Amino acid sequence: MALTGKLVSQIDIKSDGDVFHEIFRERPHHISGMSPDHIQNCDLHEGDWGKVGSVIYWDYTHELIFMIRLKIERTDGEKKVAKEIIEAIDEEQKSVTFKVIEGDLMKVYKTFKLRVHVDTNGEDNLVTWTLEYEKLHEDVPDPHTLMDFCLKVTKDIETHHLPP
Ligand SMILES: CC[C@@H](C)C[C@@H](CC)C(C)C
Repeated sequence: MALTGKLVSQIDIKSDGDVFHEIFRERPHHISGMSPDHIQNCDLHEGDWGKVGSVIYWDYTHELIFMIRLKIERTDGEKKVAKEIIEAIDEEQKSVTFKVIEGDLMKVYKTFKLRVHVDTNGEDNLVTWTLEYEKLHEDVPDPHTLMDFCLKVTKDIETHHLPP
């Protein structure tokens, strides 16, 4: 059973791909205003916004959905924190890579990276989320609920930028 894993999900957004990339690159602290149910806060702890090596700190709410005896259980959102280093920014590729260094994810994963990438083709803006991780032990689940979380935040950011 491999302890390392990788999840990739893609989602089309109708809002501007350059703006979407710029939010994750330069102003992740604006996301809480667009997706308040999921992201409550994002502070800059070290460095400058939009710079590789800067350290940001997220307060987020992540519901856990799990099955008990074939019944879907849904916890209300649990308050979670994540401290991340901006590991890479690729302006050409319009991608940003976040490496989690502290917080709830580090209780069950040895390493955890999130990469958000936007491909713009004409009107189409394809967002690709890549989650790469190493579990601390083998009964740690693959982070499907966190991937759903990233996709929900993506849709909230899209909605925020679409005409009312
Ligand atoms: C670690 C879970 C959240 C805080 C990740 C954020 C992107 C790196 C969120 C805005 C999807």
